[in-house]
Amino acid sequence: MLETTLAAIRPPDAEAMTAARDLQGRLTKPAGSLGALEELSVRLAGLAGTCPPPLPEPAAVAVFAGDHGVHAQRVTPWPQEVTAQMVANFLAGGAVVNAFARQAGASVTVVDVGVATPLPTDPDASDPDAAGPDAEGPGGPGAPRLIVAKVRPGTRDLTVTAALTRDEARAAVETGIAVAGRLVDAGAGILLTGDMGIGNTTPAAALIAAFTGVDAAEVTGRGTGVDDETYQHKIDVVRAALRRHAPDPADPLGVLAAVGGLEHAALAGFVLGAAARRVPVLLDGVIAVSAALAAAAFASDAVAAMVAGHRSAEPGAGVALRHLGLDPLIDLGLRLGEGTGALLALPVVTGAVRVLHEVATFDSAGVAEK
Ligand SMILES: Cc1cc2ncn([C@H]3O[C@H](COP(=O)(O)O)[C@@H](O)[C@H]3O)c2cc1C
Ligand SMILES: O=C(O)c1cccnc1
Repeated sequence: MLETTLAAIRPPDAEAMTAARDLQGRLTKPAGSLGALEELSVRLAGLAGTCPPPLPEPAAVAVFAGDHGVHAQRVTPWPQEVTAQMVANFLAGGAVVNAFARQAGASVTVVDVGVATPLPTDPDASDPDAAGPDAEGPGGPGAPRLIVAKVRPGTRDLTVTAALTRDEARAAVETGIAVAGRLVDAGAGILLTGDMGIGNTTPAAALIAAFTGVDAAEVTGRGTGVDDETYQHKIDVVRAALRRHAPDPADPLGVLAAVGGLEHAALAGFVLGAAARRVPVLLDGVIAVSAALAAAAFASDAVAAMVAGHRSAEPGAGVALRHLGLDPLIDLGLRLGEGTGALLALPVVTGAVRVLHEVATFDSAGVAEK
């Protein structure tokens, strides 16, 4: 499934991009006055292969959840059980991602790709084919849904051994591809990335260092908010992992297996799945952009499907976005994850496309040009 997905990822359509640029120049506004939204609308036309591109509706956020063996190295002050407890909170609708999803009119699908603590799961929810914005979850229509696709209960400690085998990393990537495919099949016009996994900013930093070559100290952040001593230790942990595994950035599956996480690998697949279906994928914070680097290493044309929702306060996020050549839409100092920054950026993306659908041209409105 990975290989067929990669083979389906194509460059953007130059003709549709030219048409969108031309249309932007004829709309009743000074040229360039919508700033970054104009280039975004051109990129989305190129992705869709048509001008105007479809409105990015409905929106579907997938929150991939997993645990981390590196938790044993005390890189985060939070107990590992919080991952499973937050999954329960997502399903009950009580997390920040739920509040923002309700505001944005987006569906929430939680994917257990590797939570270590057992979850009280609905057996009916364990089928990835059950995912879809219009499928009815246990809480009724519109309620968050759970997909159980657990590859293993958490990764191994990457300071001791590879976090995952290549087969496990591939299984997680393919889960992400499958979830993207099911959400698009069910009608989603845009996919949003979300993550939950106590300790997951440590593998995110290691992935960013591995793919960009930037030093561990520059890409490692404080995550949920570690103290100075833990922060120094966290940098050492990332550096030690890179030294031990010497991951090859040209081998994204190998990098994900050595120093990644199950949610990072699944998110890489989710991005690839969106790109293969030519549907935009709105990236959230540092975990999402670390996974996006892996997706770009698998298929450089996948970048055409990516929209950077925001710039996380984690330093690695800015490094990764620069490497991908993406400018974040908003920069609010968020450092939560879950998909929250992507959801806040969603109206900006919709606005960029809506302009091409609804705004009159100088000709049609009889407005004089300069
Ligand atoms: C209550 C709570 C809710 C969260 N929602 C997202 N995260 C975020 O913080 C975690 C990563 O930070 P670190 O690497 O420092 O552990 C991830 O679970 C991420 O999704 C949360 C963290 C907590 C504690
Ligand atoms: O940028 C993020 O997504 C992030 C930052 C800190 C902790 N968890 C997630």
